[in-house]
Amino acid sequence: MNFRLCDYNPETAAPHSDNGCGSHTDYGTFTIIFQDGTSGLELEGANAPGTWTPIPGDATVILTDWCAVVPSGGRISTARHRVRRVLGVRRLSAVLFVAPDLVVPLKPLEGVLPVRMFSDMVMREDMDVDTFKQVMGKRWRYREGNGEMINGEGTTQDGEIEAFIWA
Ligand SMILES: O=C(O)CCC(=O)C(=O)O
Ligand SMILES: [Fe+2]
Repeated sequence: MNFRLCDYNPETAAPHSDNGCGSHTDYGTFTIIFQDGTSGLELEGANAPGTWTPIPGDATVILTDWCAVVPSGGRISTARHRVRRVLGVRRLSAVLFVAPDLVVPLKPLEGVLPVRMFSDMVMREDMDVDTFKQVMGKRWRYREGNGEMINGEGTTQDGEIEAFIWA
């Protein structure tokens, strides 16, 4: 379990950017987001990529993540989300990431027949949570607006993550 306090402070990096936290999915089982009443969090429609729904700033939100998708055999999907910033407005959030231990293999639960084929690595039980978490963590600073992309890297890691998980 990890607990992160986020301060979207207008005084810090890139004060003119409206990107608080770029579009992403979280690696763990589920994420609970406690907000300070300031809006900015947005959820992508599960069946409508590119459609973003703003979440009221006083809502507490539970999102499902990759370490739920794989054990469920693909029955649970990831909740893609992002944070928009309003110029000059500070926003605080407290985020609880719940995930399996790092050594746990990321695979469908015993007796669960996947509804979609997973990669060989997943099916061979060759991918543990730690390996997957590292893949997902690579571009975190960029998404937070605190890092530059290295030439040639895309702004999202979607392709790389999908290739790790799905056949
Ligand atoms: O600050 C928020 O509301 C969400 C932050 C987030 O998505 C994350 O840290 O993974
Ligand atoms: Fe997140």
